[in-house]
Amino acid sequence: MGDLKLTGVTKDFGIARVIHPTDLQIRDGEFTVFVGPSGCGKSTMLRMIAGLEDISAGTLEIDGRVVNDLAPAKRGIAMVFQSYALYPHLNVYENIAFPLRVDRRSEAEVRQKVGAAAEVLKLTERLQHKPGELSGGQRQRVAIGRAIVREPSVFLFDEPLSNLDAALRGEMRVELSRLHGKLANTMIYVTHDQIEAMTMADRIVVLNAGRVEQVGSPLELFHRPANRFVAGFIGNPNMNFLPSRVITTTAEGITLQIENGPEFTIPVEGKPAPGDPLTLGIRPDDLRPDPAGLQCRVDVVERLGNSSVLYCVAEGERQICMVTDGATQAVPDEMIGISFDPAAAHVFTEDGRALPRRHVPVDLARLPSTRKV
Ligand SMILES: Nc1ncnc2c1ncn2[C@@H]1O[C@H](COP(=O)(O)OP(=O)(O)OP(=O)(O)O)[C@@H](O)[C@H]1O
Repeated sequence: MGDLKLTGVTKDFGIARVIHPTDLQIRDGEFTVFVGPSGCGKSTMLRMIAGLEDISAGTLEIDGRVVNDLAPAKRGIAMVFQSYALYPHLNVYENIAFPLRVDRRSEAEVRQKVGAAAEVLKLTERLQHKPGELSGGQRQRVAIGRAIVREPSVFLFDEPLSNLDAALRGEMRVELSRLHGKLANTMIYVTHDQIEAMTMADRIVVLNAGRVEQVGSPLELFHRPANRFVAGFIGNPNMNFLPSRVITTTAEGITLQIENGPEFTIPVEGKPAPGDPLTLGIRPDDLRPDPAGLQCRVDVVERLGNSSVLYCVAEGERQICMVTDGATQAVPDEMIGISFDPAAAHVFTEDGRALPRRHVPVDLARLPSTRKV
């Protein structure tokens, strides 16, 4: 089992509060990703769960038992760090076997468990090598192997892929998802990389300045961000935010005018008064060329092959990013008009709260779990 429950969990370093009281439940077998910008408190949360950091207030329960004062080794948790922390003088076999040796397990058990972990991690051919003879990805797999043989009920990963190059990170993401499918353990994974969060998580916890901004599945966060912070953090390239003012509220939604731009009726719930400031949020992929739309100047064109990213500037020096087809003829300094389907837009109040959208392009409730188990 690996159910976790945080109730009012808080962390103070001296007079600095780095985690505000947090309630969070993580279900057995779930792959949960803590994501957020540098310094938001992700590692501190993970370290409190691991027992490497005291909890200043609140309770942490694992499988119904309060573990605030339980030593890390007694929590049934294994942690994998960014810096693999391998022993350079030991070969792969002995590095993976290390926790079992400390536990004085029999030679037969060590052989069986190390063999099984090596098989899952495709390290069987490398067991006699020293860490110095391995690639970064292989070293990270050895560190994961050392966690697997302890058969923890919860795995904790602290930015395990950040030392790897982009191609290897992509491969390891797939391997970690596969590993989770096989082991079906609770996994908690910390990253500042929203692509890792989107691709691996069953549920994402978005943290900002020591507070949870939103908890949800990757697509929930993408299609129904609760606020401007989550909307801006999840999705790549980042969502565009355009200052706007309310014209009127109708049965179809809210009609607003983009600053120095056209009017749109956006199908969202809410009753703001005419003249109220709102922010319109639109993802770069949801923009399209339209001569009658918002006029802007193309600043930079990035050609990615099957798509191109246009960085544009609208009146008032407002930056707007649009993803368009790979064969676009657009060139810097050209003037273009851009528009969008109002159903694709998001609207945020002045304090950053998202107004509920009436249309979401996918039925989130009917979406199958990405997990195999
Ligand atoms: N031992 C400590 N003493 C004092 N402040 C600390 C300590 N450890 C962390 N902090 C502070 O707590 C805040 C959260 O740090 P934490 O390492 O959890 O952030 P993070 O989200 O993991 O960031 P990163 O992605 O950069 O690793 C930061 O402001 C950090 O400076």
